[in-house]
Amino acid sequence: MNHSFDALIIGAGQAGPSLAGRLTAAGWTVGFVERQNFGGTCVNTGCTPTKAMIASAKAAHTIRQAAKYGLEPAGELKVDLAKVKARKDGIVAASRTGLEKWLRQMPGCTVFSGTARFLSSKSMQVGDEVLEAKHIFLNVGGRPARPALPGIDQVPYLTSSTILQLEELPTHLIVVGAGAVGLEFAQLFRRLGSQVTIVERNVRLLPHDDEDVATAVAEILTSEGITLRLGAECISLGQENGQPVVHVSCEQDPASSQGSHLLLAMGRQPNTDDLALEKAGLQVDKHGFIPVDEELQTAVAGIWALGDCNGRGAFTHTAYNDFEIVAANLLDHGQRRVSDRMPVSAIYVDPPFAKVGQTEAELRAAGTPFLVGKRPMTKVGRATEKGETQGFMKVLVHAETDQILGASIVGVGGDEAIHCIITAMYARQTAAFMRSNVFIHPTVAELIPTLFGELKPLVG
Ligand SMILES: Cc1cc2nc3c(=O)[nH]c(=O)nc-3n(C[C@H](O)[C@H](O)[C@H](O)COP(=O)(O)OP(=O)(O)OC[C@H]3O[C@@H](n4cnc5c(N)ncnc54)[C@H](O)[C@@H]3O)c2cc1C
Ligand SMILES: NC(=O)c1ccc[n+]([C@@H]2O[C@H](COP(=O)([O-])OP(=O)(O)OC[C@H]3O[C@@H](n4cnc5c(N)ncnc54)[C@H](O)[C@@H]3O)[C@@H](O)[C@H]2O)c1
Repeated sequence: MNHSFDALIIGAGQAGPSLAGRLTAAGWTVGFVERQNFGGTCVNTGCTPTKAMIASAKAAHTIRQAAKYGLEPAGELKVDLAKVKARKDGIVAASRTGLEKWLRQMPGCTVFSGTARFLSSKSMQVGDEVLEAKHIFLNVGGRPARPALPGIDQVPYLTSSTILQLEELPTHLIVVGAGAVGLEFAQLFRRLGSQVTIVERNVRLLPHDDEDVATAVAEILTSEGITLRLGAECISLGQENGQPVVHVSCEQDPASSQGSHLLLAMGRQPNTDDLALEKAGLQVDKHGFIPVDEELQTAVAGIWALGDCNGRGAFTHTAYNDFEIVAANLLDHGQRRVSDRMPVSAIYVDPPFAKVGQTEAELRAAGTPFLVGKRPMTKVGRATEKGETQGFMKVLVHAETDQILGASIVGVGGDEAIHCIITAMYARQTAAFMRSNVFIHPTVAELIPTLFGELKPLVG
């Protein structure tokens, strides 16, 4: 059966549903296609379930530290992963079903279930249905990459999606890949009670961030008993006695890691391979991303690509910002562009690592003269009161213009506190402006004006 709409939206991730809301409110008819779970990665297998489980892990960690707070634990802590999972599943289900209900009841929006594939640049097939529209918005996201590691076919392994289904704790979880996925799962399973080893090919954690950040995050993880095996230049997989083994060296490898479970956390790949893009005249780049311009339009007029599938962002906030750009430019006569947004992100190890703007290494490489303000969390009152003093706060400021260039916070509350710096940077404010602010006591953020008062040239 043929259906005609003003717009087709493919994928109920972080951009598509909100775009459907804006377009239908503006009087457009929308055909909406989702093949799996409403809410996509973030809601079902990404941000929401991981942060829910990280909350359980944090509670376990705090309980184990009861004595530090002058408390006597009532008994031995028992972790029931099935219950941790049930709590997480409840939070995820509420979000997913709420979104699906909203879309299915949205006036002007017709929801189709199935995989959408192009028939031409103006039409797509979903099962037996043919959907046509002048405007097509792809929000198809991605999935865990399956790296071509030697031995991968012989070893059962978990991905960031399947690990969320475990109901029994791994005795020893080996995590290959120390990106955000690897680090967050490593710490959360360690805190729930698993022995954890991280294997990573880079010689240090977080190679795109400053050395002091990588050191602080490594200290946080190792202080909790996580084993780091960095510089593993030749990773291959095997099995011994029915258990997964990760070899880390191409040479004779006496120090291979054997565990009860293996998580491969080595990046993601975009869901662009089964869209039949060629029928629309579209091509992907070498990573499988759909190239887009500053307004998220693809090479074919009338087709946009939003979120992780365009390679211009890899976060929920970047996917949502893609929606805002497209909606503003189409419906509000806006001129918003992808390059207007600053790089901002947080990795939810605990304490978290949040960042905005440029790093020291990037500024040095660009020859930008800059000053640094840095303060350990041991000198932040709120952190000492909470008994969470790992990490530091750091700001980078242009030595001549006083413009704020970047900041990193590894520390309790850093994921929230960083936003006062983000806002100041969007407002193109200076260190002098930050010093003039009065913040609330006692907070982690209250030390940020002080930090901007302690700027020094980088030593070394
Ligand atoms: C473990 C983990 C933790 C994360 N934590 C964070 C975090 O804390 N903060 C953060 O900002 N980001 C986080 N992310 C990243 C974040 O989840 C993604 O960047 C975000 O979900 C991308 O959204 P999207 O809209 O591009 O695509 P997705 O959310 O992936 O949605 C795409 C949707 O399209 C559907 N689809 C695909 N192809 C088709 C087709 N042909 N037809 C019909 N439907 C189709 C899919 O089923 C899916 O529902 C995390 C990711 C992971 C894996
Ligand atoms: N808090 C957050 O915002 C958050 C949390 C989780 C995931 N995410 C997003 O999800 C995406 C996927 O995360 P990820 O951690 O899987 O990917 P990633 O690309 O961030 O990290 C992958 C890691 O695996 C290593 N690796 C990759 N290929 C390898 C190989 N062949 N041999 C050895 N090591 C290899 C890399 O060196 C890297 O450290 C990212 O875009 C991330 O931003 C975000």
